[in-house]
Amino acid sequence: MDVSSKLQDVTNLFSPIKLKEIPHLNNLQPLPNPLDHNPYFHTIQHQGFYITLNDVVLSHSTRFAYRSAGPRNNVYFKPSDVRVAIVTCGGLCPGLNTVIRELVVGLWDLYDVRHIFGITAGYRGFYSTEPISLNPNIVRNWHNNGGTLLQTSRGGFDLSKIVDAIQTRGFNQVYIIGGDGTMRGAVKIFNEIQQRKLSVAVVGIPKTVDNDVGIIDRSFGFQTAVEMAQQAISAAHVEAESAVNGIGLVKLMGRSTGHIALHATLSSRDVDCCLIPELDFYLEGKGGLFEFLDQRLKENGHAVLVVAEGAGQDIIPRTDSQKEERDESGNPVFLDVGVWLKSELKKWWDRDHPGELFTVKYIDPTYMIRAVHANATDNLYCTLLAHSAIHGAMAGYTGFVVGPINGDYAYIPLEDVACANNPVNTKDHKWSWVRSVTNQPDFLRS
Ligand SMILES: Nc1ncnc2c1ncn2[C@@H]1O[C@H](COP(=O)(O)OP(=O)(O)O)[C@@H](O)[C@H]1O
Ligand SMILES: O=P(O)(O)OC[C@H]1O[C@](O)(COP(=O)(O)O)[C@@H](O)[C@@H]1O
Ligand SMILES: [Mg+2]
Repeated sequence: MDVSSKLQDVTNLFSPIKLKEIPHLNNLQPLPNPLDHNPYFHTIQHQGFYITLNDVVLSHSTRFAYRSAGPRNNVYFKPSDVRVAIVTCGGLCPGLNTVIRELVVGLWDLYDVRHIFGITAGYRGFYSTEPISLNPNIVRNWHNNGGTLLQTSRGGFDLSKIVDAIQTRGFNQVYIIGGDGTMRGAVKIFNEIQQRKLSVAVVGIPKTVDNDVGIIDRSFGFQTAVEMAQQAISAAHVEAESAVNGIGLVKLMGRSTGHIALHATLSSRDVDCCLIPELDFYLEGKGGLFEFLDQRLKENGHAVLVVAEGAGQDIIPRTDSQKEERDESGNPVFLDVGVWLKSELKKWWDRDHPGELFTVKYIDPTYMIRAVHANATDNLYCTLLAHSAIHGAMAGYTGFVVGPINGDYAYIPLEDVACANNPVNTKDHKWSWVRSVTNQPDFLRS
């Protein structure tokens, strides 16, 4: 590195960190925070309890500061005037019901909010079904259930119908729980609400089992999914080890990111090779997957292969119509990389090792890793997310997403989260760690 680029690096290190401000419903009047008189969550003589404008969270990755999440000195909504809508959109994720439960119980117990409604079946529910009234008694045990008891769906995003419904039903706090697609929709809803000059707080709570939402540390439910994936990997290992030249092949969720596959591989230690969408691989020839597996079978007699569902999509042959296929939200529909790999592995073995015993056991746990209730860590995370969201909305903030950054909860502009993705960084030490655990090659063609 030359002197000037070294200087540049040092300058970058000390360059002023800018604050990412989030919109505020300034036209509303400040009121004392009802938490002052809350018998349980009370704050009397607790100096420093309330978050002030000096409290920020620094992000190393974006090099921005964000407003700290938590209760403020003032609220900008009179509790009796608050009308809440809660909606869940997109695919399932462990912890959805916990977030809903904690929103309802938190709004009710902390801020005395009594008009809380669930929008059913995703964005389309705003205009196609009646909202359901929620209270702590109804949601009491929801955290013990997988999925979302409000139901969810893909597609059905009709901006004007959604905002019309928010307006006509008088909702003034809208909590939107969803992934990258949902957040892009939430930005449009927020902009339209601003355009119509409505005093409505729009709050995003990031959800995705794939962990593909950027800026935040990780998304809720992800750790539960990694834990569930262990059962599939362990079964694949047992099957592979008990066969002559046995291969256990496990496909895990991860549309555009390989976080689940990566973390499941690292925690399992039974995995010989992990394939993710962020890294190309090839099958035949020097340095290819078959050569690697051949070697591993010679050394160990078996091998376990974990593949993220979005991996290898460029090399699986497909028809033009398959290339165009999209789900209702516009996400590409993938071909089954596991089925394809299994068939290619068999062809390879029959060709190169005719007459020798060989077994591939393919395990695809699909929805089993996400259609479960959250584990303890994710449940706690969901609670903190919900409470942080409530405090932010009551404090008059809008157009924000709540999430942890370096472990501290922050309010991040909705728009920033909607356009930030979170691919696996294959240049950092975590991926090197995967390679050192599996000893797999980089699949770089020389
Ligand atoms: N660019 C977009 N603009 C508006 N709405 C969107 C956009 N992308 C997705 N949506 C809507 O967000 C919801 C969830 O999106 P989806 O991609 O299925 O799941 P996720 O939010 O979990 O990524 C769907 O109702 C979909 O129509
Ligand atoms: O529920 P569907 O429509 O079958 O979608 C399955 C997809 O959902 C995911 O769990 C991700 O969902 P989100 O984008 O909604 O977070 C992927 O891992 C998987 O490919
Ligand atoms: Mg998504």
